[in-house]
Amino acid sequence: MSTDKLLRIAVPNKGALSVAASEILREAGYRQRSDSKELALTDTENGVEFFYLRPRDIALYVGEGTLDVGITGRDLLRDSGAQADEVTSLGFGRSRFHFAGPAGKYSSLEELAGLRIATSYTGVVRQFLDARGIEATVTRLDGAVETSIQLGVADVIADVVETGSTLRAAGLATFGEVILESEAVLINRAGADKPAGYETFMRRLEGVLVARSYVMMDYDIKSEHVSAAVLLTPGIESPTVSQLHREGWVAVRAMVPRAGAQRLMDELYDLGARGILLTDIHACRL
Ligand SMILES: Nc1ncnc2c1ncn2[C@@H]1O[C@H](COP(=O)(O)OP(=O)(O)OP(=O)(O)O)[C@@H](O)[C@H]1O
Ligand SMILES: O=P(O)(O)OC[C@H]1O[C@H](OP(=O)(O)OP(=O)(O)O)[C@H](O)[C@@H]1O
Ligand SMILES: [Mg+2]
Repeated sequence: MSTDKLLRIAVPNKGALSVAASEILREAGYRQRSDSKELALTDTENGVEFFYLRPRDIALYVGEGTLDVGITGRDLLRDSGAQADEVTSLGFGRSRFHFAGPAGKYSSLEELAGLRIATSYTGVVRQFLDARGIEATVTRLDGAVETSIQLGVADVIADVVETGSTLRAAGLATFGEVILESEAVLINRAGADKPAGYETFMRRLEGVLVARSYVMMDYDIKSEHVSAAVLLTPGIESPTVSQLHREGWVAVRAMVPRAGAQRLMDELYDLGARGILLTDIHACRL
């Protein structure tokens, strides 16, 4: 691969997204740092350079065009106001952004008017309040926002919730609808031309996403039932149907979504399919 211009990629250096981000890149065939103190890593062979940055700063670097692409959270991208776009979601680091207060005290978002709200996501919160014309005081805290109510700094908080255990431990509960559904996303600069190496990088990442969400299914079935069976397993392009040595039987091979694959096996069995096998896909280019 040409090495004159490396694709510059921002990766979370710590926090909830960092391990999974490095994992997806490693699965896509890229070298990743072995020491969490490393700040950058050049993978010349694959034409890319990784910069390990705070997830909150990644949208800024990408929005300014200092780096070509980055992995961050949708909530952090939204919060930053940076001129960066979401290219694709990556299926990990899922969370919901919620308002929360002392359990049982608040029930609707109309009650926010006049309250003191503590959050690390002032951008997201102000956008939400402005859109609804709600006036409230927003205080920015760096983290451990849940403690601010007990300490008398805020009446309510707005924060990331995954399992809800941090909220529960602080005696808090969410109220009102979800403000934002977040997950890890790949971002690039809004309106930017595709830099060298971008298409290959995207194909590799998409290859991993597909390999994670699909499995390969093989089965044998009597020829007379194959038309009904392939309706259940249409594959991506079209399933492979090959002749079996046994007269009147064929073998079918098709990619199927991992979710629901067991149910599909039951349905194929009921149609008369036998020798139904599921195998993981390690990598692919569609
Ligand atoms: N418990 C969680 N589960 C899933 N995603 C999370 C969780 N906590 C944070 N995130 C997501 O991870 C991203 C970065 O948050 P993270 O907490 O890692 O950063 P940070 O708060 O700046 O760093 P740190 O907590 O290490 O100080 C955000 O997109 C957020 O939605
Ligand atoms: O619903 P849960 O599964 O409990 O996860 C949500 C918690 O995780 C994050 O905290 P983090 O560990 O990043 O600490 P921070 O508040 O200091 O950022 C987030 O800010 C919540 O506090
Ligand atoms: Mg955090």
